[in-house]
Amino acid sequence: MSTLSLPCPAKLNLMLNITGRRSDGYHLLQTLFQLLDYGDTLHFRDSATPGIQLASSIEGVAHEDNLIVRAANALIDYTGTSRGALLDLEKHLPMGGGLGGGSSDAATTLVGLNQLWSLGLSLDVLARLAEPLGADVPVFVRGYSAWAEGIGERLEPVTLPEQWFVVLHPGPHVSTASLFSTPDLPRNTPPISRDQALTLTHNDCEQVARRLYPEIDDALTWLAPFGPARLTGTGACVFCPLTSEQEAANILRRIQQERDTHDGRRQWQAFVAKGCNTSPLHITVDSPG
Ligand SMILES: C[C@](O)(CO)[C@H](O)COP(=O)(O)OP(=O)(O)OC[C@H]1O[C@@H](n2ccc(N)nc2=O)[C@H](O)[C@@H]1O
Ligand SMILES: Nc1ncnc2c1ncn2[C@@H]1O[C@H](COP(=O)(O)OP(=O)(O)OP(=O)(O)O)[C@@H](O)[C@H]1O
Repeated sequence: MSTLSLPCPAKLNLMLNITGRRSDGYHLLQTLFQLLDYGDTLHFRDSATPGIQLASSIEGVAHEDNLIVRAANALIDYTGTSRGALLDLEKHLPMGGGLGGGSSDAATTLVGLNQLWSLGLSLDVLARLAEPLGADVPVFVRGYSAWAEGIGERLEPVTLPEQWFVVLHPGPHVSTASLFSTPDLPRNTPPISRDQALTLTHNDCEQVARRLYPEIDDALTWLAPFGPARLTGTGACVFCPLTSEQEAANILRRIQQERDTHDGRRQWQAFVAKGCNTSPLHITVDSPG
């Protein structure tokens, strides 16, 4: 019986511009996706029973809505395979955190089952299956840090400087759909070039997120003296890039102290991660072409 354990890395949006809106309501973005060496882990086991079983459910997410199940079903429908698998998710990434946790779980499901079941699908096919699952899924299937346009599906690989990041989750779960539906969100930022984006530290969702969630505002204000702190995606996580692991570890210690000294007022969770140009998933798996 074959088994496989694969990473589901997190992403950060190093910058995010909203340049317009499609007729279906989806927002047109320009963003720099930075993959991280930190995330969930997905364990796969071949099963004689056709279809997908999950070892555990996620609170508040129905089985058929779980992005892992939706990704597996997309693969089963496309190939007509009668193979089966039991999947066990080790969840580390916060939901509604702007780190793309659910999207990365879905991408690892596509890439992992392709290997477990020896389906031989190319990355192009897997990326096509990824698109309807969510705007953030294709970048995790492609497996490289990227400059993205469209709704996040038009991707070009980028080589980003080697950096460390402190990532701070201030507590709230932000619904991507509700943040994107806020009336006064800036939606007409003039498009920029990829090279301009490399030095930009701006996120068009940040002002609205700060106003709607005082915890996000508090976390960004606290982090700002350490470097160019900003929001990832639609939040709730905020982050700060650092040039050394030691600096990042020092800030992480300060965050833990803050949590302990504010009578539970600051429900902060945090981690330190290294930015990667290639996804830890694609380094681990026998990568399809
Ligand atoms: C904000 C980002 O995280 C930046 O990387 C992504 O654009 C969000 O990607 P995601 O979580 O995979 O989002 P999806 O699951 O595709 O969409 C959730 C909801 O957010 C809104 N949405 C999402 C992406 C986008 N470019 N425009 C939108 O308006 C839509 O209302 C959609 O129904
Ligand atoms: N396997 C899964 N893991 C996490 N969330 C899932 C999963 N399947 C479905 N969901 C749903 O997707 C929602 C968004 O979860 P996710 O962790 O991807 O948020 P996010 O990090 O804010 O995403 P993004 O940065 O892509 O906007 C959750 O609130 C949950 O309802």
